[in-house]
Amino acid sequence: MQRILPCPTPSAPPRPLHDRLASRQLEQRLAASLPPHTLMQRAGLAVARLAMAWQPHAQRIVVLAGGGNNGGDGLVAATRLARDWPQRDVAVWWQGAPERLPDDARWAWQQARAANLTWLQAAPEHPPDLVIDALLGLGLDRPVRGTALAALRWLQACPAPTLCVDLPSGLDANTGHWWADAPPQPAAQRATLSLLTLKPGLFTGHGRVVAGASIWFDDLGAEPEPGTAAAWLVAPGGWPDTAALRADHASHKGSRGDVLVLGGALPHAHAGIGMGGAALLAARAALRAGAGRVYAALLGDAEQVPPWDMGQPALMLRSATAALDSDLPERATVVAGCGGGPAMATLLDAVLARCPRLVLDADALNALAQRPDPEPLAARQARGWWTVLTPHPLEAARLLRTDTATVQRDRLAAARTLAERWHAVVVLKGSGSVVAAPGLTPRIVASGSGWLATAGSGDTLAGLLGARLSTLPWPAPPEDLQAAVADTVALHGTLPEHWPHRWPPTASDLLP
Ligand SMILES: NC(=O)C1=CN([C@@H]2O[C@H](COP(=O)(O)OP(=O)(O)OC[C@H]3O[C@@H](n4cnc5c(N)ncnc54)[C@H](OP(=O)(O)O)[C@@H]3O)[C@@H](O)[C@H]2O)[C@@H](O)CC1
Ligand SMILES: Nc1ncnc2c1ncn2[C@@H]1O[C@H](COP(=O)(O)OP(=O)(O)O)[C@@H](O)[C@H]1O
Repeated sequence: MQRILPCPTPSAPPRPLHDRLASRQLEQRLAASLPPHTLMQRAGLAVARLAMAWQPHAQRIVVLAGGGNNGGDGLVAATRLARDWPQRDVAVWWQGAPERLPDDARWAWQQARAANLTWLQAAPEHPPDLVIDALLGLGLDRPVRGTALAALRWLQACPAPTLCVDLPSGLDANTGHWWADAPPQPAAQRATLSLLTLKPGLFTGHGRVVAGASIWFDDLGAEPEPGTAAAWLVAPGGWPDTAALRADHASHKGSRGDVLVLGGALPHAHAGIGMGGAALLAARAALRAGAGRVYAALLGDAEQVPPWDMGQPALMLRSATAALDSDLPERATVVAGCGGGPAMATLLDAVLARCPRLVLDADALNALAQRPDPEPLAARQARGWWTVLTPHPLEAARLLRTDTATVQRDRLAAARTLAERWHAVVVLKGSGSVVAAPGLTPRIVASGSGWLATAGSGDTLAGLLGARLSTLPWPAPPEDLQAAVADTVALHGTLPEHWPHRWPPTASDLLP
């Protein structure tokens, strides 16, 4: 058994995530090679052990078990707890029907009937010391109804520490969609033990909210075959290797990569509304992340451009017109769109045609969404040029001509479709950012938290991506580009953790 989150080894290689179908195929293959019920026995024992390791002082334990194999795992855990920790009071609230039990779960139920367990007919009157949630697992693929919904509501409201078996009940294994009409409640005192495989839904969509602060994994002895993963889980990254940077005595500012941030509409250019700060945030982030020279080109008249950035005088400011009159678009990694406003639409063609290394964010994405033809991006892909799109769910919905709810309903699918349609590496931002690239298995980034939900934190990410791409060896195979982007998103997700205060950071606090 291993702890996945909080991640004990930040530089660990990506882990495979398996969807419902692949998990079931693996389960069948493994079960066929073992004596009957071995897998469920292993699963239940793992649950019981983790429960006692996590909440060693829990005396009154309630196991909420459903009528499928997830409930079977819970029943085995209850049986083991009553047998191996006899001083505990273990009660089972079972939602199954004996005549409809699958084979493994029937065996588990028979064992449990013979054990020293209390059988509850309704929700316990008082919260126990520990709840084991084995109501619904991998099998859930439709809205929760009936008695299961009532039990799920109790579970969501129960203040007791809760250990979820395989998946939190109500969560879709493939997508992280929440299938119950009762809103999912975040809980610090919740943990999940994923069995056999790690599932994508634990790490994106509602997964991080409902799975709790710690996620554990027991493979039960399974070895998935290569090529069966629906996605890869990227561990939270660390700061780029600054020691190597220092040891590179032959480096100079020109060898550390140039970044041009193109955006930040000045009030004159955008109906009296200034958004220059977004471009400065991106540019400061690029500089702090190690880019050798960073230029911020703002949208508006040259005389409106401030002479310097007082917060970061090392930035070189200019107008967008001046930047486009130079060789910067060809030479630098270009981050376009942050705070750009509608004026970005007039620059998009030039940017797509001239910038070999390109990150499109915010208003550049909105401008892109207004044109149905992805041909310029296909041409970029054919030339081996890099295009990275960083939409949040609403921008993704505009690019896909759908709505935000549809994007969020299946974030992996949305990111994959965007990557294929727009011939680009796509970062679908939000909880469990998905990094998809044409023809490659997507990556899900496990870092990040609600502390990033603040205006400007996406601009910071765009700047970090600019810095990362400016030093990535050119040309790079698509796998390397996708990995570099995912690692940068993972690094961005860890930034709030370095903030020393109890109140959340603003976007400009994210970088020291
Ligand atoms: N076999 C083994 O060795 C291993 C099994 N493992 C374990 O098996 C789990 C998967 O088991 P599973 O396939 O039986 O699905 P599961 O999550 O229990 O759901 C089915 C039950 O839920 C019910 N139900 C479904 N939807 C519902 C709804 N919307 N609203 C209400 N009820 C609904 C459904 O009812 P029915 O459709 O029959 O009316 C049925 O009773 C997996 O998560 C892992 O824990 C692993 O540990 C590996 C080893
Ligand atoms: N709840 C959350 N969990 C993890 N990451 C989040 C969360 N909310 C926001 N983020 C991250 O913060 C950033 C916000 O980007 P965006 O919405 O574009 O902000 P802005 O446009 O204001 O800069 C993205 O990287 C996103 O993934």
